[in-house]
Amino acid sequence: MTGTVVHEGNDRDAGVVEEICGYLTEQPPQSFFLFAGAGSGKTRTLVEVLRRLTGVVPHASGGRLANRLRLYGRSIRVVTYTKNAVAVISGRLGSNDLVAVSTIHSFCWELIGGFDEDIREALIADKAVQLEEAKTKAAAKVRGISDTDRRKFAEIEAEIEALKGVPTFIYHPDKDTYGEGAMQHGQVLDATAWLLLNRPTLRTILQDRHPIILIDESQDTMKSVLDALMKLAEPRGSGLTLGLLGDHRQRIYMDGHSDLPGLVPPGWAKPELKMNHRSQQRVVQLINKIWAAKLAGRTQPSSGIEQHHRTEKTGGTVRLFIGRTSLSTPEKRQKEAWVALQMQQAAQSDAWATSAGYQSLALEHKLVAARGDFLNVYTAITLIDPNAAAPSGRGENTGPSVARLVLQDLAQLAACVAADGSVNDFAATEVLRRAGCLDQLPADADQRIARTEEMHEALAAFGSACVKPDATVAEVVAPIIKAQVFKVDSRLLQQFADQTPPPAAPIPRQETETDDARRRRGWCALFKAPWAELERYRRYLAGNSELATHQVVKGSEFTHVMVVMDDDQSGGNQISYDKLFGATELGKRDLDNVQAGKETTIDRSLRLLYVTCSRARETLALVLWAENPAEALKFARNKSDWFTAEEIVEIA
Ligand SMILES: Nc1ncnc2c1ncn2[C@@H]1O[C@H](COP(=O)(O)OP(=O)(O)OP(=O)(O)O)[C@@H](O)[C@H]1O
Repeated sequence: MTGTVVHEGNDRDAGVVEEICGYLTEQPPQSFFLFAGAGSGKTRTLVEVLRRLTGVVPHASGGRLANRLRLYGRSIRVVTYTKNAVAVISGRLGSNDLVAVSTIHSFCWELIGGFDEDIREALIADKAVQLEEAKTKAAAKVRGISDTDRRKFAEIEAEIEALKGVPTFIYHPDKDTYGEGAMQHGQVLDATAWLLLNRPTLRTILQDRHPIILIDESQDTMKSVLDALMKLAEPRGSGLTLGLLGDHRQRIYMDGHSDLPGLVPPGWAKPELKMNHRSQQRVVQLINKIWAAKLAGRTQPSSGIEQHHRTEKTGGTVRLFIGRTSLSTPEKRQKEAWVALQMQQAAQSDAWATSAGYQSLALEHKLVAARGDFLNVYTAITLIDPNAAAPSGRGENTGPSVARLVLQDLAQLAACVAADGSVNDFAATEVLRRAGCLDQLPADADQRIARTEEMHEALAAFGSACVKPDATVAEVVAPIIKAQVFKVDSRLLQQFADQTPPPAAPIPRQETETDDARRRRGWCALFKAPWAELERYRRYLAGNSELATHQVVKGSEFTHVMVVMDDDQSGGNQISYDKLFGATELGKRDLDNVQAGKETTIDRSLRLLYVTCSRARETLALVLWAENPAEALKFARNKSDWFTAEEIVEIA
């Protein structure tokens, strides 16, 4: 085609911004799906497109679009995965009233907040589906419907009844919401999807406010919302144009669609970013090979573009270390320190000489919890609320709202306690004042003094309990609850007052349990857990620990990375690096899934490996603790072309 400029080298992707501007300013505009691999500079591309479409950078058709948007009081909506990404994009764009950037949660709540009747209907419809599914599943059991199943049905029916009585729904995208009508994050997303599909008025409102919606990290965006928006964007000219940015190779949350590229309607444009600006050549080469690998048990297509490294980034060091998973945790830690030493020599980089010099990535939250010494608390919180127990990847998880007292309020109070257990009264009073605990002090002087005394005594007892070695969570919270120092969630109070022993855990794969029973086990475990674990758990939850899981590092980059792969301690069977490296056979479920063309352990593990490896700028150490090291070594040496012979090291 005449006039087409072919870019080479580092400028290979230079035409993509203009290409996307073209799709969005055509009449009618065209939706698109941007294949943007790891380190390809998605954010930069997005911002440059927005600057042209809103007249910040002079652009003929962009300027016309900006005028139209302004004339009708509309704006382009950008939906990002994290609050941090909102800040980055807004910061780079500067003040721009033609673009509204938000997380998907804010976006959804802006749309549906206040429409209480509609929300109620959506939530009830969702519960009705849940109930129907539970009944169908139970009816299909060989032994028929059990008592536990019936209790589960009753639980859902009670939830439906409760919803009918809620007058107003409340929600805050950035923090947990409490009390009657409080909605969970997932509920807001599901309700929005349902309403977009079932309420034409909402569709009209959306199209009228935001005729163009651009979604970053679309591979992990909740599929219900994505499906609803994709439906609204069809056919071309419907009034809504979508732009999906993302990398299906980096899909790690189950919320997203399993094969987004395969679902993109044929009429959509599919621009591509081919560069990897982040990593050295050797790392880019490795991730290309990993993605292209033809492996037994792989069902996901290897669709996607091979990436190019920047012309000046021709180095990089990669090593694969393989050892026995039967070693103890301390032995493994010791060997991992040895691995770092090998990396120091191989890469000639002293960054590997101290643990602060490189980022360690562990596979599972449970593994991190075991290594970080907060497994009891983590396990308990997982039972209380499986969806809120681990860092979210959005970097803003504060744990289940129901456990706020122990996870947040008491953390602040604990910071006022000295090593000898004495409490800094001034700092503690400030904590109580901020939390509103002093608002309700009696007006009567004598009563006021008595109440202050009571709180003071509770704080003193809390301080001494805090520093007692081996103190349990129950021992530390007892004086605080007794004196009602903080306003505490009624569910926590009820669980604390309940003296009955926890129900027995169900036998895996044979028994189910009700949510109530699971939560009760969680609370009992939490009250029994060591108080000292809580602080370590909180740090991890907030993303401030030097240990991170493979999942939460999505979007980040580090100069030196050590990826620790250890199925044995990971718990759960969603991921298996042993299977990926041929060290254990595929299970029956995997073979069935292969037959059915469904996602397998190999697919999930491959994507996770892709994400972790692509975080490294310069050097990358992969440590595989294998069940069968000999097989894993054979795979690495003979059956895959991922590593050269000198890059594969056996851990003796
Ligand atoms: N055009 C460019 N020229 C030079 N460096 C760039 C360019 N685009 C991005 N970079 C740099 O490359 C690195 C990766 O960019 P960025 O994190 O935006 O990629 P990404 O597409 O979001 O990656 P991922 O999906 O892996 O998180 C960053 O350090 C960024 O500063």
